[in-house]
Amino acid sequence: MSEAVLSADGVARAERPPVDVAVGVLLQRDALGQEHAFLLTSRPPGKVYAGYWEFPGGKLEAGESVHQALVRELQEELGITVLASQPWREMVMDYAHARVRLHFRKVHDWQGELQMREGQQMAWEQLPVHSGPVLPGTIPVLEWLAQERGHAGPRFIPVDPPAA
Ligand SMILES: Nc1nc2c([nH]c(=O)n2[C@@H]2O[C@H](COP(=O)(O)OP(=O)(O)OP(=O)(O)O)[C@@H](O)[C@H]2O)c(=O)[nH]1
Repeated sequence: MSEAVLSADGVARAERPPVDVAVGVLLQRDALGQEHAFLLTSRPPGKVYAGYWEFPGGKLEAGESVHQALVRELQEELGITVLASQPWREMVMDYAHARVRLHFRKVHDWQGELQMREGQQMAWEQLPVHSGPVLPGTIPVLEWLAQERGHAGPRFIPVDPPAA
């Protein structure tokens, strides 16, 4: 059975092999131990969708597991050491620039202070997300978080795209 593919822009394109991407959902817990704020970062200047907000991560390199790629990417981008990550959701997203298979992993345990090493911005967010605009591939994740949390309101506050 072929896997479901979400389109980022509503354009139907010929099938392409997806590129695997490791994505970390870093979570803080509240006083009762419940998952609370989650980390969003803006895409760095010079990258496709620069200035859009996403969960940190990046493409797998040859021979890497998703966890290994996540550890490497979050060290490179944020200067932290991920100590453990749990597989959560997967989704294929089709963009004009690429088709990607996003492997989302929850991260509760890391070491080090967050540093924005690629000129990006960061925000600890809750629903509805105020940073924006959010990347198309981020919207389903906010939906899953809303479902897990029983959040009924808007998932994010719409923000105009950055000037080109
Ligand atoms: N990091 C990240 N990428 C995402 C998310 N959602 C989503 O659709 N993507 C897509 O997944 C791909 C990730 O590639 P990237 O450019 O961030 O990865 P990278 O750091 O390895 O890039 P590089 O090739 O410039 O080194 C992009 O096409 C991006 O649009 C997300 O939440 N986080």
